[in-house]
Amino acid sequence: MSDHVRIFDTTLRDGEQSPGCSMTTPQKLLLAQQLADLGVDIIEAGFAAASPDDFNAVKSIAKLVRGSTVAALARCQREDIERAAAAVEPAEKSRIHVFIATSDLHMEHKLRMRREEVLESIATHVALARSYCADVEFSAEDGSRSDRQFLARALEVAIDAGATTLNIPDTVGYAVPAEYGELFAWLRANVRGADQVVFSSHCHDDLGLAVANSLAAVENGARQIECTINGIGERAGNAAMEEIVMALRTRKPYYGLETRINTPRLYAVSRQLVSLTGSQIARNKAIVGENAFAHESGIHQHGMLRNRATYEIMSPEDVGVPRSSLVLGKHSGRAALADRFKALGHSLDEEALNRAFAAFKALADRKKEVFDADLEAIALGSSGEETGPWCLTRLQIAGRIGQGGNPEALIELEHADGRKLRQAALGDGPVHAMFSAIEFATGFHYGLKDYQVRSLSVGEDAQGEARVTVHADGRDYHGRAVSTDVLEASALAYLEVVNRFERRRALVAQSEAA
Ligand SMILES: CC(=O)SCCNC(=O)CCNC(=O)[C@H](O)C(C)(C)COP(=O)(O)OP(=O)(O)OC[C@H]1O[C@@H](n2cnc3c(N)ncnc32)[C@H](O)[C@@H]1OP(=O)(O)O
Ligand SMILES: CC(C)C(=O)C(=O)O
Ligand SMILES: [Mg+2]
Repeated sequence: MSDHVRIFDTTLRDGEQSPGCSMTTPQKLLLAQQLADLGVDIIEAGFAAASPDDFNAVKSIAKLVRGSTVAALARCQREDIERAAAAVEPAEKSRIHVFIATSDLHMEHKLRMRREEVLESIATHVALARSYCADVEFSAEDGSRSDRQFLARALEVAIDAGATTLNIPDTVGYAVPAEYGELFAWLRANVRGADQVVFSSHCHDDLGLAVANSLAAVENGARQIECTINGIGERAGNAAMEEIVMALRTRKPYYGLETRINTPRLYAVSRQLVSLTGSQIARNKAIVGENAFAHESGIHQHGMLRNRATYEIMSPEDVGVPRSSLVLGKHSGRAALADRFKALGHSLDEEALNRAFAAFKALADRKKEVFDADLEAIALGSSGEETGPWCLTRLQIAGRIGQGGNPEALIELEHADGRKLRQAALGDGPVHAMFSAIEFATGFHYGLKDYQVRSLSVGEDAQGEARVTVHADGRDYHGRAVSTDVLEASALAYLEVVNRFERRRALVAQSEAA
C-alpha cells in the first residue's frame, strides 16, 4: 500500500459553509493559488450548482490552478453534475465529487428515499459524472452513522459505476477514533473492488475529534484526508489541515506516511485565510495559533535554553512561523518589509508593496516598533482588494461622553458614484453615534450582531483593531479595520460592512441581468 496520503482541501467548499467565512471570487482565487503552492493534491473549489457566483468561482479556479486537481461537489442530481462538470472542465486535472446520504436517518427524513432508490441514484449519477470526468469521487454522506452492510453495498455500486475515490464522511462529528478507524478496516476488507479505489476520510469537529478520527482512518488504510485550513467548516468545523499534516510529519516513525505539503508555507496560508475572512483563530490553536511556539513559564524557558527539544516537538520554521531577528521600525527599508510580508503570506506586487511601504512608514512614525499584526493590517489595506464604494473622509466626535452625556458624531462620506454626504447623529456612546450616522447616511439599517475592539500589539501606541458583524439579507457581513484611534477603526470597520453589502448586491444584480 502506498505511503502517500493525499491532502484534499475543502476550505473553499466545506470551509466556506462556516458562518461568516464566505469569500468573493477574487479572494477564492488568491487562496486557491496559495493552496496549489502549498502542495495540496486536490482543491475542492466549491459547489458549482449552488449559484452563478459559485459556478464562476470554481471555473476561474479550474482555469488558474496548475499542479493540483480541482474538484467540484454535486448532489446525485443531473443538473448539479452537469454544472460541476462544466465548471471543472478547464482544469489541468479535474474531479467531480458526487454525494448522497446513506444513513437511515438521512434517507428517511431528509431525502425521503428508500434504500433501493438511493442505490439506483448512486449508480445513475456516478456513471453520469464518469461520462464527463475520469476522476470521480463518491461520498456516502453520514457514512459513519450508516448501516454497515448497506454502506458497503452503496460503495460497491459506486465502484461499479466508475468511482475512483470513496469517501466515508463523519458528517456530524459523531464518531470516535477507534470506531472510525475500524470502519475503514472493515470496509476495505468487505467491499468488493476496494483494492481498486482510494479510501478517504472527511471528519467534522463536533466532539473535537476530527483530527484524531482522520488519523485513525489513515492508520486503517485511508489514503486521502479531507480537511481545511484552520479547521474552518460547517458548525464546529472540519479536520484542520495543518494539524493533520504536522502530526503525520512529526510522528513519521509511527505512521510511516508522507504528504506532499510544503509545511513551511502552512503559517502563511493560515494567516492569509484569517485576513480574507476576518475569522480569527484561538491563541492556543495547535500549529498556527499565536501561542503555539510561545514558552511562558520559567522551567520551560530554562529547558528551552538548554535544548529546544525539551519543550518543542517541532520548530516554528517547520511550519513557517517567522522567528525573525529583524525589528521593523521607521528606519527599515522595502527589502525587509517585503521579506516579512512574504513570511506572513502576503505576496504583494510592486504597486501594492509601494502602497504598503508608504503606510508602513506613516505608522512607523507614530510607533516605536511595528509588529506582525500591524503589518497584516497594512497588507490588507494595500492588497488592491476591492474596497468602497463608500469612503470615510471625515470623522468628528463632540459632546460629553459617559454618565448622562449624549455624544454626537459627525461623519463625511464619499461614494464612488460622486455623491458626498455629511451626517450627524447622537448616540448613547460615541460608537453608537458613529454607527447611527453611517446608517442614516447610507440607508443601511440592519442589527449589529457582533462588535469587538482589541489591541493588536503592545505599548501605549498600539494599534486598535475593530471588528463588526452584521446579519443582513440572510448572511453575515464582516468588517475589520485598524487604527491607532479605536473610534476611527470602529467607524471604518462598520463602513466596510456596508461596503461589502453593497458590493454583493451589485454583483447579484449584475448576474441577474446577465
Ligand atoms: C454535508 C454537506 O456539507 S452537504 C453540502 C452542503 N452545501 C450546500 O448546501 C451548498 C449550498 N446549497 C445551496 O445553495 C442550495 O441548498 C442548493 C442550490 C444546492 C439547493 O437549493 P434548493 O433546490 O432550494 O433545495 P434545498 O436546499 O431547500 O433542499 C435540498 C434538496 O436537495 C435534496 N438533496 C440533498 N442532498 C442530496 C443529494 N446528495 N443528492 C440528491 N438530492 C439531495 C434534498 O432532499 C432537498 O430536496 P427537496 O427540495 O426535493 O426536498
Ligand atoms: C458532502 C460531504 C463530503 C460532506 O461535506 C459531509 O458529509 O460532511
Ligand atoms: Mg462536511
